[in-house]
Amino acid sequence: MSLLRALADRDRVFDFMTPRATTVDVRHGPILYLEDVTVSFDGFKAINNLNLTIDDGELRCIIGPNGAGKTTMMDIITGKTRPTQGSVWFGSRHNLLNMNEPEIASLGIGRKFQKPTVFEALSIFENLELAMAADKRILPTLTARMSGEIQDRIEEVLATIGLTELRHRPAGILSHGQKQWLEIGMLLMQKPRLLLVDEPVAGMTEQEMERTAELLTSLAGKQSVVVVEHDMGFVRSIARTVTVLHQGSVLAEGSMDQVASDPKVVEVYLGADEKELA
Ligand SMILES: Nc1ncnc2c1ncn2[C@@H]1O[C@H](COP(=O)(O)OP(=O)(O)OP(=O)(O)O)[C@@H](O)[C@H]1O
Repeated sequence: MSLLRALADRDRVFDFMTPRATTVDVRHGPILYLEDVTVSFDGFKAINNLNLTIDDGELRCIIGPNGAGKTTMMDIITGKTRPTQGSVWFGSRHNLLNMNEPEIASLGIGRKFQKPTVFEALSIFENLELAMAADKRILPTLTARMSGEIQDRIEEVLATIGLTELRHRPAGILSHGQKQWLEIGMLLMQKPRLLLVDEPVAGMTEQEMERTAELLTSLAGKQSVVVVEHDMGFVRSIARTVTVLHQGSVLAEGSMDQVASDPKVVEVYLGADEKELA
């Protein structure tokens, strides 16, 4: 299957398939800023006066029991769900509430959903190439010769995600964990400023989880990374700052040890899984 055919056959528009050309102004503040955000579904407040600030280059973990509002929060940032009230800013220049999903993606906000969606019949290299091909400024060059710059970028991303050796193998042969890394790599091709990652280690082996922890921590600094995750052991292994959501608001924020010993946090986790925070 040719790259262009695969692009045309895709069954949904991926976030990475939009051009990036952004200047995000973080000189005077955070890269992401949510203030007093509320989302009501038929009167039920899934998000309730949520305030959240993510600094440029930060790696933040978001935890919270089922129904706390984690997915809805991600949906607000990416423009999928519109808040009933509040403000959401990307740097000091971009009011995300005035933008639609493709516009927000084109600012450099990439979202990794839980399930990997790579092109199994294509090689790992071609998957990364395709992620770049989504950029309409670059697409014409694919029909001619790939520029050295793109090749270099692909090699750089392959090294970051640890798949250099397998680059010419079809993505279909990869393990679940390796597919997740490839998809993160596809997002990285567009040099995002903020990556939103939903439950990255669900279904992974211990070894894959360790490698994912290394990958995500290596990305922080170069870009901001927000990870929603249920696996507390994993959160503990990567977290600098943890935000605990509960009933659509921030219940606690701090180091993993701080939030795990917070009586309010212990209380909301009791009844779910007492050992989860251990
Ligand atoms: N479109 C919708 N219509 C009505 N209620 C919704 C909708 N989307 C989410 N909710 C409700 O909002 C609350 C928050 O849901 P959300 O999926 O954001 O939580 P979550 O923290 O991601 O949970 P989980 O950990 O189970 O994925 C839940 O009570 C959910 O049932």
